[in-house]
Amino acid sequence: MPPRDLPREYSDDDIQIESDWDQVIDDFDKMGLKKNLLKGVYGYGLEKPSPVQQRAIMPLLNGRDLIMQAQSGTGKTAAFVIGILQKLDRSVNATQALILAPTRELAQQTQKVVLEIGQYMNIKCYACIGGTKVSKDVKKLESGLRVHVVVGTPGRLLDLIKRGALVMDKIKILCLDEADEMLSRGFKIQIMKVFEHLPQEGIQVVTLSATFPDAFHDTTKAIMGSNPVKILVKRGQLTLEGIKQFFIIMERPDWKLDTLCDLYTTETFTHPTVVFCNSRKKVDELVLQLEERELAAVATHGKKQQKDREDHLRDFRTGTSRVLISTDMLARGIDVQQVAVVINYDLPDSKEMYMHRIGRSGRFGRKGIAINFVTRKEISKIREIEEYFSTQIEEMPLDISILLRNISLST
Ligand SMILES: Nc1ncnc2c1ncn2[C@@H]1O[C@H](COP(=O)(O)OP(=O)(O)OP(=O)(O)O)[C@@H](O)[C@H]1O
Repeated sequence: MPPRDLPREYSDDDIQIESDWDQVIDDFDKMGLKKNLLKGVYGYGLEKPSPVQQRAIMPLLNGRDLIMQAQSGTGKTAAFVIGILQKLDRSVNATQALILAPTRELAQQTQKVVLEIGQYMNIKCYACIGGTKVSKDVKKLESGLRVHVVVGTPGRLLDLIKRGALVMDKIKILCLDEADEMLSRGFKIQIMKVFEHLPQEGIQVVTLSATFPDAFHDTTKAIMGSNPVKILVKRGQLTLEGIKQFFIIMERPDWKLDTLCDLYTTETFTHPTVVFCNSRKKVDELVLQLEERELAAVATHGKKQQKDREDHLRDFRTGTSRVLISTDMLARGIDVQQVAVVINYDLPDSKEMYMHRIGRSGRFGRKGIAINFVTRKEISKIREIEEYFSTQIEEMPLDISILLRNISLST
């Protein structure tokens, strides 16, 4: 979604990142971008590059492989999209860039960013995702005019490659969004297969995420040149200042529902809120339980019909629905600028996932609140997360309305 109502400018003090690329360019005008691309950048509402953009765009333009880490919502997507758009050769009627994302929702969102920033460049970008008719993708990709940028989820992309519909021989840049997830057990084999179909020489590889667990760096060796530029953030610097984190202790797990219902009556729920559960079943149950109490919410997860998934996310983005209940499917990358509250109805399975979930709020310097529902037994997990990210998660005060007034979520 194009940035509107920008909260404030990021400074390097807000966002601490370390880079082995010395150049820092804090003005889009000074990056040597094509005129129509620059027009698209400004038209999209980006006035000044964020710290990660100041460091990542130039190595991309210089053809370097890049490992790009920065806190959630700090502009990594726009960084790689600008890099890709600058490198496209419009006279070549072929797919030149491939972007892989772990979920359909993220792939569709990224396609929109490419199309919006590239709106004056007359380029084509297409999203190939599961849950839609493969014949439509085949037709689109085989129609005389090839798409310059393809964004997709791994399974559908592999299918299209195998059918010969997605022609890979002119691809020069490959981007793995949420790369730690893409190179983890679930996706790794598929990603490696996609790699096998790429041209053997001259491919520029970009990997990005807010989190790179230690194991990630070994895995990248198989897919990146020997000397990628690295933009990294220390674990202790990953938490965004603007997101206040709390936990509420439940004496019994079945009190979670009542607690959530109580929150509905507070000022918290006048702000767009995402509630994360650990299973699809839980998501479905919770939305029904809320319905029974006449509390409105929409729910989404990977087993819902594609149309429902799209409709519910759209309703949430447009503000038609204020509360969205989801599994981790929406924990990574999804950008809804207005989201101010994230509730972990269940604590996530991994510490990295915690960081991604809470990062759905506090986008690009906005304020946010993360509230964790925990049983007494789970308090130790909260302490582990605190220690791991050198962050603070406080017990939620009883009178949260006073607290919320003090935090003032509006930017
Ligand atoms: N230079 C900029 N100026 C103003 N807003 C920006 C700028 N760059 C990006 N944004 C906006 O900030 C929001 C977050 O950006 P983006 O989605 O690229 O973050 P991200 O780092 O990829 O996040 P995540 O880690 O969650 O994937 C978006 O709404 C985007 O439009």
